[in-house]
Amino acid sequence: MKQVLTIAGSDSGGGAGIQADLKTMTAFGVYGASVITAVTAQNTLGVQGFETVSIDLVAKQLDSVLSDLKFSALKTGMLATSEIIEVVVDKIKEYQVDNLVVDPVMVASSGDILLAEEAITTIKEELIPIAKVITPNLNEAKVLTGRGIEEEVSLEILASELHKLGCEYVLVKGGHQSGEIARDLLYDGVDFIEFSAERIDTKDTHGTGCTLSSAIASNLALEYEIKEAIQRSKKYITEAIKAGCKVGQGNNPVNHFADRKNSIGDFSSSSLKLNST
Ligand SMILES: Nc1ncnc2c1ncn2[C@@H]1O[C@H](COP(=O)(O)OP(=O)(O)O)[C@@H](O)[C@H]1O
Ligand SMILES: Cc1ncc(COP(=O)(O)OP(=O)(O)O)c(N)n1
Repeated sequence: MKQVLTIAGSDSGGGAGIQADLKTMTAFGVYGASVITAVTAQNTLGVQGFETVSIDLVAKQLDSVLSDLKFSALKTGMLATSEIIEVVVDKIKEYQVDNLVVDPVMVASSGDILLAEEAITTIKEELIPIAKVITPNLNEAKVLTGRGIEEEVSLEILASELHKLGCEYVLVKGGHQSGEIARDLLYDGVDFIEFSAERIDTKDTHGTGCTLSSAIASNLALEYEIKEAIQRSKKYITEAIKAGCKVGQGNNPVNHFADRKNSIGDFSSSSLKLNST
């Protein structure tokens, strides 16, 4: 079974972060392991608080899983501080894991800040250069290229500027743009490739970024080349948004198991052969 690692924050509400990542990996049939960088108190209404995990314990988690399991891909999400980013980068280099997908999580869609401001430079200088693909949303792409959030700039310009930071591919997500199409743009340093799907009219998009990046990591682990991995992930996130999970009172999470009518399967007693003595 292909193994994929997520290095990210925990979302107590179950819709984003580690919880979304592991559900996504399970949906794609890969084995998901996790290194937790921060614990958020979060629900569909927002982030009520968070604490970071100590550097020592982040390093220990990384050593535990990287020395034992064999990862075909990994993704990073909420890394919270420069110190955590540095230890993550060191361990990825030490254990030489390929297929790193970087989701440069900065702010939750509720507006709550999940990354210290000084850590933006560490992401740019240390994490992005070792990434196969980075998946910033529009605002993250603007921040990483030194722009203001209000500035009008095309996905093409953002992608080509970000590519200069040293990653292999940039996927700028257009989920926060307006219009009938949810358009994401991939850049490999030469060509732009569009991934477009119908925009679903809903506010229930909690966890979309985490889910997309985990889907890409899972599909890279399954040995799909990058364009096919993104195409499959885009289809998955579109269906997951469409199906939604009406569980809370705010912006609800996507449904990671949209393709399954009954995700529990048939465990009724009539389907089991029991030997009794
Ligand atoms: N309402 C929507 N309908 C269809 N696709 C969407 C919608 N909102 C976001 N997406 C898609 O979900 C993925 C995650 O994008 P985005 O929401 O921009 O990321 P983030 O969660 O990091 O802010 C992208 O593929 C984007 O195009
Ligand atoms: C613990 C944690 N990590 C990441 C996020 C951000 O999730 P994302 O999928 O980028 O988008 P929203 O859920 O904010 O729409 C988070 N909220 N919590």
